[in-house]
Amino acid sequence: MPRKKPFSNKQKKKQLQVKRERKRGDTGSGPSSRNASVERGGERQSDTSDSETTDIRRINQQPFSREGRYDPNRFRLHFEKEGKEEVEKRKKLAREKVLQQVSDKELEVDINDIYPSEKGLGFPRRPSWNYEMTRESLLRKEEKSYRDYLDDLHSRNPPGSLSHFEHNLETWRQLWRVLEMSDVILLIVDMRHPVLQFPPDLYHYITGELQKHVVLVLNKADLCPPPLVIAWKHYMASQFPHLEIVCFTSHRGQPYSTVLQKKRMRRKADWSQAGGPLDILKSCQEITSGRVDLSSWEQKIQRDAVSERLDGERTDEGAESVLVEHQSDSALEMSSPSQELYKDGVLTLGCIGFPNVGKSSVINSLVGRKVVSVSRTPGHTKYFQTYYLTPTVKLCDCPGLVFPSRVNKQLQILAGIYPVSQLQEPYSSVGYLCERTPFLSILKLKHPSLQENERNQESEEPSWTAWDVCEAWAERRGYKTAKAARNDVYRAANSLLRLAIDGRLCLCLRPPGYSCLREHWENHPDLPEIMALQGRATEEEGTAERDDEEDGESSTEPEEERDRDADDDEDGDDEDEGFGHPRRSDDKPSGFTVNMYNVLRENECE
Ligand SMILES: Nc1nc2c(ncn2[C@@H]2O[C@H](COP(=O)(O)OP(=O)(O)OP(=O)(O)O)[C@@H](O)[C@H]2O)c(=O)[nH]1
Repeated sequence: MPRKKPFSNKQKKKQLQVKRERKRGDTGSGPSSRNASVERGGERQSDTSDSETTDIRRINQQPFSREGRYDPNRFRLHFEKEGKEEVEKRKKLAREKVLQQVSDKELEVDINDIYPSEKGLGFPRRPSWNYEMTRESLLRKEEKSYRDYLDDLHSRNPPGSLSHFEHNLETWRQLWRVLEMSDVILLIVDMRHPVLQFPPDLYHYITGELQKHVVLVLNKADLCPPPLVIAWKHYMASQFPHLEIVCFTSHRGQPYSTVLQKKRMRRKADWSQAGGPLDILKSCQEITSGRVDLSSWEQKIQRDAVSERLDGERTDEGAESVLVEHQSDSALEMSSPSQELYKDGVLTLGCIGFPNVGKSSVINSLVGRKVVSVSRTPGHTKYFQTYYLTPTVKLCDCPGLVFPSRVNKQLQILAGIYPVSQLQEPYSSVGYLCERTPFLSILKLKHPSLQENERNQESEEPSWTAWDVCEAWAERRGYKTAKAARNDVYRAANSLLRLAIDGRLCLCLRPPGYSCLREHWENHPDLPEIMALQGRATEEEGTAERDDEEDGESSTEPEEERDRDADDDEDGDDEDEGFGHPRRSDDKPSGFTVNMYNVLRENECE
């Protein structure tokens, strides 16, 4: 009998996809059948870009579309394709460059370095239009205006100096529409690095030209040490005085639990546990100052709090239904930019932000249950939709948008804008991460140059490259290539990046001057408030955490092999098993995790 060939999950997935396409009558020759490119262990598989625009890489390709039906690929991410040479150069560097821990100062980031004002790092605006124009002429005008915008951007920024940014005009159109129809904008950013995802031009456009208010939602506050949360809040307020700023977490008091993860216990994601909805309401009350009746929202929050106390946990079954409005294309194209504020006595809140910052999670948290699909794959939200939170409050979810900036691409990837499984070269981002986190003490890796069972007797630790880290992680996790059963470094690199994006190997950037003022932030009077928001109750526990951190100890779990390997959605069972940050039933949401910012505990990698 012939030997059975190893068959990876990925291959299996692909096979099923082809089968499904065949069933639907898709011959595989149309544009929709292209699959996103994947590079594994140096060999490059098929690339997906359309032939007419070879310099653009289309990401998150969906398996099919049919004539006359909704095209799921219309809003996928479009990023500029990197040259093969550039990719190879970075890969070589990842093999050769010895990793050096950067100084604390280098973790500090000034927003003016990310979005320098003189570089024209704006975003495409919708050109003016009127009702005399035909639909076609409007679309043509928008395309022309978009091309002019790109030309201007490239003329001011030399090749290679810009970050990845969205090249899909369809997605920018969605932003235009959401900005037009919203009364107040919830601009959502990831608390770990808010300045990467806060384009000043957008802020000035909304507060200046549109004369609307922006509530900056510093989301994922659970992933950031409390003093840093306060420092970022103050920094953003000092830079952008017209902002209302709210700290938020959809994962309040839900630390990772290794034991649970290993047992793969299932638990429903609990959207009613969020920290921050009341603060968003207060900001909106301040902004609307009585022009909209928000009492129904206030009552909803009170009702939710009561049922939360009574039931401990609310179930979806008893929850109120939420009216969802799907927007048609014509509504997108011919809407008036100057829509009346608080139309029909309804406050419309537009949730915008980069991919993966947690827009959909914020919406679910405000509603108190899942109404929007959540995924760790960036670009998951494709088409904007509106939801009535109460009869006078409407929420609008927008696809994630990557604005052009001067941020380093490796850092950008760690901030979660790129689907990890579709990266051309993940190693340099791993290097960037390792130079900024105590990865050795966290991951407890053994250098690949040391033989099996060999301990490093010399006092000096061998030097590490990014490639070594990936090899050692592959060895530790048992990632092997299907053909030659060698360490699968590509998979290991992906796994490390996912740990970072999910906040388990957590990289938090800091505002300028943070190191000098550290003591000030660590003794700030707002600390208890932030800790309560994060779901961390006692100060003693907080202190314990800081002490542990200094010891280089760490907590969290290695990724569970099967459900960590794909950029899969969290809407299915997986969310509850892994990335939904499960808690034990006896695990009250009050406790501080032991040093959650550092990640893996020694015994958890065994
Ligand atoms: N730790 C933590 N993770 C969060 C929080 N909010 C969202 N996430 C995670 O972040 C990832 C992205 O969440 P989404 O709500 O899908 O983000 P999005 O901005 O709608 O993403 P796109 O659809 O790509 O635009 C998911 O893995 C969430 O579980 C939070 O408050 N804390």
